[in-house]
Amino acid sequence: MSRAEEAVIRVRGLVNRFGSHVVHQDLDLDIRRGEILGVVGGSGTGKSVLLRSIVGLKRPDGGRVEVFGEDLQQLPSRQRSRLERRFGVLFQRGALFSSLNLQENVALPLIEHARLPRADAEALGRLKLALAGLPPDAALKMPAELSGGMIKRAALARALALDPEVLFLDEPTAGLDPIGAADFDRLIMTLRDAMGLSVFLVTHDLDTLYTACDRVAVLSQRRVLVADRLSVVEASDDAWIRDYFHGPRGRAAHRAAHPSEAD
Ligand SMILES: Nc1ncnc2c1ncn2[C@@H]1O[C@H](COP(=O)(O)OP(=O)(O)OP(=O)(O)O)[C@@H](O)[C@H]1O
Repeated sequence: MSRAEEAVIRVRGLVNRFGSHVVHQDLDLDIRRGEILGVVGGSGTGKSVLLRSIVGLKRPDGGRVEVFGEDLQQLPSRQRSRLERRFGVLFQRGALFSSLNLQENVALPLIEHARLPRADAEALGRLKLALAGLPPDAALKMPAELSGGMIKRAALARALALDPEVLFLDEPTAGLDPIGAADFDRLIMTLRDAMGLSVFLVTHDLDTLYTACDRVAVLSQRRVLVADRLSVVEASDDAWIRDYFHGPRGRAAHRAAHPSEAD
């Protein structure tokens, strides 16, 4: 197996339920080193629950999540949080602290987890904000002063604060205009290349799938139906996949990604 195909995260036989509602049953999925893995599926198929159970925010009801070769559930809590610190997470609603300016928001994990002095943490915070594509004067702004796109970038800067190896993004381009969304996709690709990140990206955005993702995992019927390159996923005869990828929006995204192909 080449290093590129090595799994940094291996999910096996995962079960998640809420009361009698089974969200995942025997779900298997790998996240490979250095890839951008797109995760799609109808509303309520459990994309966010999957993300939460991988990053340790929801205890699975069965199965296992191996991170860098270690079974998360089997580790003592100190070792588990040390592993989880190698993750960066950007949640759907950005989740910045409204009473802190941007550099303070990004500095917080550096003060709490890396125990850096405040001045150093804020200086590093400014660097991370620049890495996420924000201008220098954004550092002292409050979240309420920012556009949706800037909020996403600031939240991304915070997710990158501790130099994660795996980045989890829950619908990062939701609510952005198409140009802002395309810029954000490019930023994720640049960061992946520059920092060697592996990326787990939940999205409904077909353009993101076509431009940014190396592989796409489709959640359906409580499990991962297929996880492969888009050309393979597109060829599936599953009804949801056909509707999603071969409907008008899917065809437009495909055409935009393959301009030389005739229809
Ligand atoms: N804390 C919770 N308590 C009870 N049910 C929950 C909880 N969290 C999620 N669920 C249920 O689990 C299912 C999967 O939710 P999840 O948010 O993962 O879906 P999703 O695929 O991310 O959906 P969307 O695309 O709409 O964001 C849904 O039916 C949801 O109602």
